[in-house]
Amino acid sequence: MNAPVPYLSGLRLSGRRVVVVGAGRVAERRLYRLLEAGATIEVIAPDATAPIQRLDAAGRLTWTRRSYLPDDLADAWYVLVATRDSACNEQVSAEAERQQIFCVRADDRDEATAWTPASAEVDGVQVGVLAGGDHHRSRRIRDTLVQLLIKIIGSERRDRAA
Ligand SMILES: C[C@@]1(CC(=O)O)c2cc3[nH]c(cc4nc(cc5[nH]c(cc(n2)[C@H]1CCC(=O)O)[C@@](C)(CC(=O)O)[C@@H]5CCC(=O)O)C(CC(=O)O)=C4CCC(=O)O)c(CCC(=O)O)c3CC(=O)O
Ligand SMILES: NC(=O)C1=CN([C@@H]2O[C@H](COP(=O)(O)OP(=O)(O)OC[C@H]3O[C@@H](n4cnc5c(N)ncnc54)[C@H](O)[C@@H]3O)[C@@H](O)[C@H]2O)C=CC1
Repeated sequence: MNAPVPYLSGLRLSGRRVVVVGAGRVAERRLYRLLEAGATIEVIAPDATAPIQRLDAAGRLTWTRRSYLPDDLADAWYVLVATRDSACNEQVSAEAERQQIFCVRADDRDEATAWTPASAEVDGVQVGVLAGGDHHRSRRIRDTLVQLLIKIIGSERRDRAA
């Protein structure tokens, strides 16, 4: 049998608690989509990028300024861990597994229970691309799909106007 593939889903996270451990470049990139989804986000990290600090100051998320502690995942629906401390990444993903919460682990695709697709939105239509962990390929294909979507949506509009 072929290796299992991830099950693509559209998580509706509005008002639901999402815990992000780590507040560096990778966490920041992923936060914007979580904010668009309306998630209630707690970011846990001793240091955060300036944009994450601004989101905290603006009340768009809560930044807890310390290292991860074992109780931090309580009541979360979704977890994302992206620190450079592999012991911490391991601890978070093990705890998420115990609590049956899907967890993106940025440093080890095989240990992750969820993967982040390369995604985009054009006029209310979303695309998400996974390429078996080959993020260069998923990004490239996403960019091509966006160009195609712009054309499709343009022709839908022309059809409606005709
Ligand atoms: C499995 C997955 C799980 C997950 O993390 O969700 C995963 C895993 C890993 N990525 C690594 C590295 C990098 N990934 C990127 C970029 C992206 N990575 C994304 C998704 C995914 N990455 C999931 C697979 C999805 C799929 O099937 O395609 C994208 C699509 C979405 C997003 O991140 O938003 C986004 C591009 C889209 C965009 O640009 O929009 C960059 C470039 C950069 O950061 O600038 C680098 C830097 C190095 C380089 O360039 O190669 C490492 C090694 C880490 C280490 O060395 O420790 C691992 C760990 C491993 O593979 O085991
Ligand atoms: N999956 C992906 O797409 C990618 C994954 N990576 C990997 O993701 C990880 C993070 O990379 P960057 O964001 O570039 O790192 P970074 O150094 O910019 O940020 C790391 C963050 O983790 C926090 N941190 C460190 N120890 C912590 C702890 N014990 N508890 C809570 N927070 C803690 C730091 O305060 C900081 O906010 C690395 O392992 C890197 O190799 C890197 C690029 C892309």
